Amino acid sequence: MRFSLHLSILSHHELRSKNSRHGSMRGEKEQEREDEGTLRRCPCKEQVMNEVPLKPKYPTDFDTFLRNDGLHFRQPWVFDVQEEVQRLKKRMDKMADEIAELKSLCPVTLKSLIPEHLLQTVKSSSSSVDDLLSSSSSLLRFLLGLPQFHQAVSELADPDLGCCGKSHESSLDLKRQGNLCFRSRSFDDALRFYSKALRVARDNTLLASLFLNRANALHNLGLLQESLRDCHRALRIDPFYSKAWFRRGKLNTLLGNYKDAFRDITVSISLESSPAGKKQLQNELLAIPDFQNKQTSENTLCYATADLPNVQSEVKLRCVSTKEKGRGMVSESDIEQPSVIHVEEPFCVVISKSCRETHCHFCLNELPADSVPCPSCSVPVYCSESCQIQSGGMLSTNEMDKNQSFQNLPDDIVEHIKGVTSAVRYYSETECVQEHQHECRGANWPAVLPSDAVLAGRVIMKLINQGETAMDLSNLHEKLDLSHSYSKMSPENKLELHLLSIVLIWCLNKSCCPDLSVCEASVSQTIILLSQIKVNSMAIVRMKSSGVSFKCIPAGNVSAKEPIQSLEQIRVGQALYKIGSLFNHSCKPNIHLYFLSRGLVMRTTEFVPLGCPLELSYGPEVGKWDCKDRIRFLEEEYFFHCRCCGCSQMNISDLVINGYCCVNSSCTGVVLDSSVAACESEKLNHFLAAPKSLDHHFLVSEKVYAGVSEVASSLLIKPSGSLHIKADKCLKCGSRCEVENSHVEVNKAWNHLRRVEELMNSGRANISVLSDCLRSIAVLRTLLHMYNKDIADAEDKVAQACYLAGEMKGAREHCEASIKILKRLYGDEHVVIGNELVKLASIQLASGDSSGAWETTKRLSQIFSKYYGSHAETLFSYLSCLKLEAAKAVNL
Ligand SMILES: C[S@@+](CC[C@H](N)C(=O)[O-])C[C@H]1O[C@@H](n2cnc3c(N)ncnc32)[C@H](O)[C@@H]1O
Repeated sequence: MRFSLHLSILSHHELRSKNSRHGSMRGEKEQEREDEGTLRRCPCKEQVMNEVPLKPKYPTDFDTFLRNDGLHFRQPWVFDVQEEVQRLKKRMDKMADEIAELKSLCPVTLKSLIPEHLLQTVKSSSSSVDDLLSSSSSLLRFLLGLPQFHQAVSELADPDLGCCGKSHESSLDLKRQGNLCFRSRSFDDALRFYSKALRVARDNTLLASLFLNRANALHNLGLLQESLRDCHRALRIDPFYSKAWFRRGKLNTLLGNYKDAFRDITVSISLESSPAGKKQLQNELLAIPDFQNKQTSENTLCYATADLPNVQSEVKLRCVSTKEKGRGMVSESDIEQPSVIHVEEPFCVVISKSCRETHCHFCLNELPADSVPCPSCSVPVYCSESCQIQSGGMLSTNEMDKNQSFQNLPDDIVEHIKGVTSAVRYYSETECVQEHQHECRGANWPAVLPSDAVLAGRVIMKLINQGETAMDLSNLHEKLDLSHSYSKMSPENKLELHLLSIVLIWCLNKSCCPDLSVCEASVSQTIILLSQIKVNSMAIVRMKSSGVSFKCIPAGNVSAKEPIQSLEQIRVGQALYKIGSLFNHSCKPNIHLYFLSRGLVMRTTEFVPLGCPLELSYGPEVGKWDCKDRIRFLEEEYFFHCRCCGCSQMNISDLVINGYCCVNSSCTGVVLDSSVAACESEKLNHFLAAPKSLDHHFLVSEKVYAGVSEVASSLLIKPSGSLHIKADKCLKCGSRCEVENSHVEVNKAWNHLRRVEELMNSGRANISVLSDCLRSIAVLRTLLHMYNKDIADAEDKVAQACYLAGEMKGAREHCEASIKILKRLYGDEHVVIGNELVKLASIQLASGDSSGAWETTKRLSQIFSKYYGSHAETLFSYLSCLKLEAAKAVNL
């Protein structure tokens, strides 16, 4: 599909620029009043203001200023700012109320209006075509006759009530506040206000000045590339913006792009009207060193994104049909090394609601300081023009005839102007997806409906735009060919999907696609689509490291304020991958997936022989939870009973992860509570009842013995050959143990540990609380099995407390104790162990154990490269930092 170029005519702004070009001082003065960072008439003087630090007469930290009662700062604008902030706050509160009201109308209220017989029809519907058509038709007919339904959905689809429209007044308000902060040299706050103003600004004049103001704030914050990109944006909208050319010239000089700097300032001189200003600019030009020998670096305009890797040619996959899991992927050859087996761009993506302000709405990477807004609505923000076009298909620009406008300048300068101000190249280098365009009409529904529904809306509109589906969506499910579990869903879920489908189809019809039929066919197909999204969509995640310091902290120093370096997973979006959806789940997966921008990468993590299923984890894994918890999770979230090897064969991790220790202190056996015992017993019986093609007693004992001889494994096999798993009895020596009593004591110990955690979080950890921690750990160790995961978690908390109290030896020992248990549960090479080693390495560095840190870093790098290959350092920026610090410490 071709995208449309958004060409705009600069009416008012063009006039101002022309005035300035022909030397009208009036035009310049008007801009002075409006633009911060371009406060001085001559652009050269602006630099003087920026570079000579002003002694502030009032607090430069905007937050402190806002907290102040204002009595000491009687400049008139102080009260202006407070008023503005209050006004804005009120407006935002009102918006939040409106959204809450809309949410409450839809669909909770609607539910209560549906008569009982209709509720029953919907809740008992199966996924057969006739059944769904009939339930959809009845519900649709009922809702269409209901005034409350019309009220709710019309508010969702009405652009005039939208919370995402542009507002010139708000933009001016925000700009003014940005200017105040800029003047008080609070550049961070100025940056924030300008970015907010850009999101709601509608007209090009304002946009260009906001981009330049933000460029000035970024320049002052030392973010030169970002500042350069903003100058470029201002110039793309207004090629006659003398100050933007000047700022670009300054930045290019600083960045060593002297040739560009020379040309930029030359253009700026040609646009400058006053002789004094021209003279100063000419001096600037002369000050550019050696400009003829240096070239421009155009790639500074692009925001770096990682390309998807290639799959090795020898890797061949096949989709097969399986008895228990439906379709699934298998390997068609031996895959010897951990390697990339599949990469894929998503069919559709939607950003997580919690990341709307922090991540690019297209590629889902963290936003840079110079994020760009959608030109038509105030919701999405992008990291670059390329993402903006791919998502919305538009760019704010001005493709005027520059040959005509700059005819007095030499050809190479005109070419330079064209190069800088043209938007064409962004379009040519970008494949257009336009997944946001249909939401871009100022309507509320994408903000109010859950992510599943917004994703479904994107799928429907993509297929319609590609001409792949009819307007009644009758062939929708064939197009995607994904599995679903509608029939297994709870009655409540079925009702929810019906309501959501009707609301979504209605909103799409009213807000962007009037040809889409609101009928039983489209509704029933959307119900199936939503059920497919439930079991096939993937959460796109990013790993984030918390804690940044690798400083040495002297023993006993209680001033370590930052937590230990550790990793946290953030869910940044939700996506559908058509091939990726064919991979089944295993709690003992042999493939690992991660994301580069929106792209999916799958790697094997072990040798995979020909014909072997390739399976990933949908979340639960052996080592993370016990078998019953994994099974419950998968049934609740994905509506299937797991048939993977991790859930059908005995394994040590499932026996000990929640196990208690034997009352007999010389016995290393494990005692299970009734729920774990029931699940493990069923697993065992299932296994024993299986056809005896192999010596499965041998298999059981081998699995159970494997690597953990001290666990009660041997006693699972009685001399007679019968196997028993009973609750409250040691599996090794048969001693009875009151698990219920132990459970009470364990809870008390955890309450202590939680209190310590609270103290830690409030920065009050000290050496005396550590003894409390140690007592709690001792209780856990006497009651729980030595490989119970609770002990690992408690050890981890104690390590953190020791670290914050400056007790580095303790921190290291407890961290190691935690890792030792996790290795038993997950296996030595699991990525979770890599994550834990990050903590250990940072403790070792902080305590000055450089050779230990170096060894740990080597170990964790090996694990990460198995899971992430060469992308490990791209995905975990701290990894190279950690390696560098560790290498420095051992003088490598
Ligand atoms: C993302 S799809 C995987 C592909 C699917 N098997 C198909 O035929 O299209 C997820 C569905 O596959 C099935 N599935 C995946 N892993 C399974 C497992 N370990 N045990 C049983 N069923 C499984 C379930 O029906 C689940 O809802």
